Amino acid sequence: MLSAYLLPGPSEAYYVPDFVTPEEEAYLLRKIEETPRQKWKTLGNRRCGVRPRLWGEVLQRSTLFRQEMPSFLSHYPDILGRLRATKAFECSPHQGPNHVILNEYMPGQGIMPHEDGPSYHPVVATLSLGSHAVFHYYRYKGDELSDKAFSSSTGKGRAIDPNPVLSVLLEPRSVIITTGALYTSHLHGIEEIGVDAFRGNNMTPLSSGNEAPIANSEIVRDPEMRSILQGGGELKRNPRYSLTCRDVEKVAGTRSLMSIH
Ligand SMILES: O=C(O)CCC(=O)C(=O)O
Ligand SMILES: [Fe+2]
Repeated sequence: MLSAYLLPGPSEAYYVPDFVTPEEEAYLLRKIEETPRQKWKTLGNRRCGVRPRLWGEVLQRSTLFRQEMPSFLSHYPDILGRLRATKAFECSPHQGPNHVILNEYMPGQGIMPHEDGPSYHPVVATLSLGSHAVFHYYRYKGDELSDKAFSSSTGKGRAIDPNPVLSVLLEPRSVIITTGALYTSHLHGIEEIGVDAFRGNNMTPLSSGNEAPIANSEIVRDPEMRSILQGGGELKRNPRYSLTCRDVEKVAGTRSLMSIH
């Protein structure tokens, strides 16, 4: 099922537009708005003010906690069931995501290039709600000559090539699924800008001064976004909420598990 959504590039990434309907999106945004603010964390620099909220298996200072999945993830609109149905997590230890992180981005906020790391099975699915974003995948300098998977996650301190290997316009309600070497040996990030510009011919300018082609331009659904991609223009960002779903590989037996509420 996923193969229809495969993006061109050095490894497998899938872009699935309209993963939820506008009504489901409105419902999810309402539910997110209702989650108690004191449960949101403020993280420092790397996440640029993004305030993540976690559900599922959560590792904190070497202790594994379990936070029950809210019904908007596990029942209606059953985001986790729908993700399992894509078969993207078929080979993951629990055949589906057991960990979800909610990020909030105000216009002008982004997330610096980073790797998600080895605690997770190397498949990650992110649902975008409320706004579009331009999502870039980067490689480390020195990796230019090979697109193969690296032993990875020893990336700290290595210089990052500022020109992305793959750039994707994430429409609201879409899911992006990252697998393979894009997960294990690349980084991903969103630039800290309030407006995304397009130069026509599906090109977007980068803060590095270069420009990058939008790899999913052919399967972007929104007619207005398609015409801006093709003819040039701007897309103003709105507050964006993303649900990033992964499978934590090592889950302790229930005896050693603690619950947080
Ligand atoms: O919000 C996004 O789209 C990406 C989030 C992300 O990369 C992360 O939380 O690790
Ligand atoms: Fe990430």
